[in-house]
This record gives sequence, structure tokens and C-alpha cells, in this order.
Amino acid sequence: MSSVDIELIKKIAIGAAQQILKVYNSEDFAVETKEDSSPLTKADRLSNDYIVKELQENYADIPIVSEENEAVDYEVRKKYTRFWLVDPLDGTKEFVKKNGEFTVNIALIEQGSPILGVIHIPVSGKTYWAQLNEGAYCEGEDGVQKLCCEEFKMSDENLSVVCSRSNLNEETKEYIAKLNNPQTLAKGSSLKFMLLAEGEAHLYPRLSPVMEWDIAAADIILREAGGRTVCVSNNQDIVYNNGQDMRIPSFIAYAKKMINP
Ligand SMILES: Nc1ncnc2c1ncn2[C@@H]1O[C@H](COP(=O)(O)O)[C@@H](OP(=O)(O)O)[C@H]1O
Ligand SMILES: [Mg+2]
Repeated sequence: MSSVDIELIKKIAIGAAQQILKVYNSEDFAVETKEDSSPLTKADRLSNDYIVKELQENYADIPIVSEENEAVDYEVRKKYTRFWLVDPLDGTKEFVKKNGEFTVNIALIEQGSPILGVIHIPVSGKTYWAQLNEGAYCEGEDGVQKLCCEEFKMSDENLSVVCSRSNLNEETKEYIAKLNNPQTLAKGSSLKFMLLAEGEAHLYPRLSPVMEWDIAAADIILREAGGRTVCVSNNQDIVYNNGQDMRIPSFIAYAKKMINP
């Protein structure tokens, strides 16, 4: 099996962002609606084409599952020991609203867990990355920084809680309302996890569905920064590529949660 070069994956994410920004900065772009009612633009397609081509050229032996590729049948997919899991433009609704809250996400999944993740924010130019047991990092205007989550207890007052800007449901609102005077911040895309990884927020409860590609890169980056993402149903790590559809019904992402309540 070929080994993977994280520097190359970071370059691929940045190259994909250039494709996205060509569309973002153009006067006007068409917005189509997919079968699941979510939006699709030329930027999603250009970013996907770029990432898929680069990954195939450099890692011919590692299959790719991407939001914008044709779905891979579970009977085929369940035999994968390693695969790329890609969301070429996470936060398409935010892209359409032109608020900058969208990301490029590339993860490498091995035996059901992410072992590498790269997230790039096209508008700010910031890149986040992590590999299993090697820590999490980001690079922006201030150079490279090691990411480290803030410690907290669930009973703390004024916890900083991030939630979806465009997909916030009643169940999540009720969960947040039970906390002790929470300070809520709405953001689009996997950026929410990055706020936890940077020590800027404590909790990201998501009691509504996402797809595996929305969170795989963020999951490993947050974990390597000292946090954790768990399924609500069993309070365990998310197991990827574990069923017919790649839907995760709900999860809670934590910064560094202390055991005492
Ligand atoms: N009902 C649903 N089922 C599955 N995924 C959903 C969903 N509603 C929203 N999502 C996912 O939530 C992502 C947006 O996250 P957020 O709400 O945190 O900004 C979308 O990513 P895309 O923008 O890549 O389609 C989409 O995959
Ligand atoms: Mg997405």
C-alpha cells in the first residue's frame, strides 16, 4: 500500500479552493437542486473534478468516495480497507449566500476510522490538518500553529456552543437550552469543528443528520487537538463506512471534556 504525503493533500485542497474561488468571485453562478433538495453549483463540480484527478494520479490504489461522485454501492465499499472520503465543497448553502463559511474536506479512512484529515477555508486561505497520533495543526496568516482544545465541564457557565447556520433543528435547540447560560454561535460547514479544535468553542451538538464526508476530516483534526466526536445513540466514536447510506443521524462534538459533571 502506498504511503500518503499530507503536504500533497494540503496542496490538493488549496488547488481545489482556487477552482471554487473562480466561481465564488464571478458575477453570477447557477444553483441547481439535487435529489435530496440540497444545492449544487459549478464550484462543487470543479472542486470535485480537481480533487478526484489529483488523488487518482497520485494514489491510484486508494479508492475515492466523494459527495459529488456517483455513489459507490455498499457491497463494493464495504471491502475497502482504506479510502479517500471527500466533500469538495462543504457548506454549499453558505457558498450560495456568499458568507465565506464553506470548506474543502479530504479524509483518509482506514478500517472505519479517519487517520488523516485536511480542511481548507477558501476565503480566508487557512488550512487545518491532522494525522493519527501526530497532532493537529493549522496554517494561516500567523504561520503554523498546533491546535489544542479548551478544557471544560458540562456544568460550566457560559459554554461556547457552535451550531449549524442553515440546518439547526428544534432538538438541537432544546439540547443547547439545557446548558448553563450557553453562548451560541451559528456557522456553516466543518468550520464549527475547527473552532473547537482551536480552543475557541466547547461544544457542537448536532441532533440532525449529516453525511460521513461532512465530518470525517474534522473528526480526526478535533481528536488530535484533544477533543472527541461521538454518536448520540451509543456515546462512541463514529464508525465510518458502516452501512448502506453514509448518513450519521446525530452526533456531539466536544472540546476537551472533563469527566466530572
Ligand atoms: N437532512 C440531511 N441529511 C444529511 N445531511 C444533511 C442534511 N441536511 C444537511 N446535511 C449536511 O449538512 C451539511 C451542511 O452542514 P451545516 O448545516 O453544518 O453547514 C451539508 O453539506 P454540503 O453543504 O456539503 O451539502 C449536508 O451534507
Ligand atoms: Mg458537506
